[in-house]
Amino acid sequence: MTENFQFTLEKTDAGARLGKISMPRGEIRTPAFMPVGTVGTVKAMYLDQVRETGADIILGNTYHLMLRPTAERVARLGGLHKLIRWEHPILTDSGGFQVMSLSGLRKLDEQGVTFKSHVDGSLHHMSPERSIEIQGLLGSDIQMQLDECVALPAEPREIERAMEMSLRWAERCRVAFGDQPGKAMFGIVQGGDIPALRIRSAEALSQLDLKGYAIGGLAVGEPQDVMLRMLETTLPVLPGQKPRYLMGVGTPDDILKSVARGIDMFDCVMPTRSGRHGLAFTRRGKVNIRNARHAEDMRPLDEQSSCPASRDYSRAYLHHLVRSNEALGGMLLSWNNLAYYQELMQGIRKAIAEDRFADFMAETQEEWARGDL
Ligand SMILES: CNc1nc2cc3c(=O)[nH]c(N)nc3c(CCO)c2[nH]1
Repeated sequence: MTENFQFTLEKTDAGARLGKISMPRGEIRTPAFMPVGTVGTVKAMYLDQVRETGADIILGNTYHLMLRPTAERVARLGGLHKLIRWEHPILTDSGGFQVMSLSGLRKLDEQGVTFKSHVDGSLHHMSPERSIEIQGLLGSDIQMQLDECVALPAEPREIERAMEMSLRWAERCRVAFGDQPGKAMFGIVQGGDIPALRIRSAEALSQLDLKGYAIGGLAVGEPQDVMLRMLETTLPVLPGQKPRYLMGVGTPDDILKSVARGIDMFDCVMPTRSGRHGLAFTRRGKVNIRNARHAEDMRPLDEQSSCPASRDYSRAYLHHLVRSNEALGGMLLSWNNLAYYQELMQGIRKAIAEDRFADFMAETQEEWARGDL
């Protein structure tokens, strides 16, 4: 156990990195996938199961928790870890992205964002300082700066305005966060799909000597090759000894290609949200369990998996549950999908350790392409 936040870069294999973040609440093996636990729950999962799939850290959301049950109430109840019974690290997003995508945004200016709650229509204001205060009240281990993420495509001057303001907000968040040894505040690189703005953002954030750096403003509708090119532009400018977190990414293919370019941390609702809609991720690619071809298939999704949802339940039963809109269908597919994502991350980490990440990537993509037998 360390009382500090410590990132160790253990090994690289071409562009891929093997590392470990040590924090008071535990260690995070990187490259890491963080299941999204937006309102204090990874939807349709028990957190014991989430842990069992191999997750070292989960993500929470300032925006949702400030609206309900409110950060002050979570603090009165002993903090988020105690409330949800997850004693391992939690990373919280700062709320900016969720305000843009979920709330009735009323105003965005230098001071912060003013918005109407999507829960009850009440009016709220969030400044960089208030976002850090909320994340502190929640007891978050890794806190994100408040930023402005611009959806793509967007006008260059819009992208520049949002990037520059996010830099000023990063400075304000750093001051508000102060010095909390066992915790970390990450900056978020913005700059849209414009290389020069990405470089400017990454260089300026690097000057702040933060404990980690997120790549934001991506996975917002741009093609994969644009996302990957922004990584190739941005990552060389960031300090090599600090963790890099690609926000909101992604599919298994996105993850492989982003690891190859030097990303250490990922979060995405894909495995859980698509699981609730009947989509299964497996080592042989995606399986839409709603499809009639599964109706009498008594095979499990993956007989070699260590996850009960993948190994013990027939496709026929999963098909029936999903077609019947039964809660157990979404629960079992979410469990299968998170287990598959963690199995992929484990395979990535092992391949980097053994200097065979390029082969692992090619073999994995080939098996997906072969399709579900
Ligand atoms: C699904 N795609 C996605 N792109 C993102 C981009 C951002 C971003 O630029 N800033 C912040 N604070 N959060 C982001 C999040 C939520 C976390 O998953 C994103 N999620």
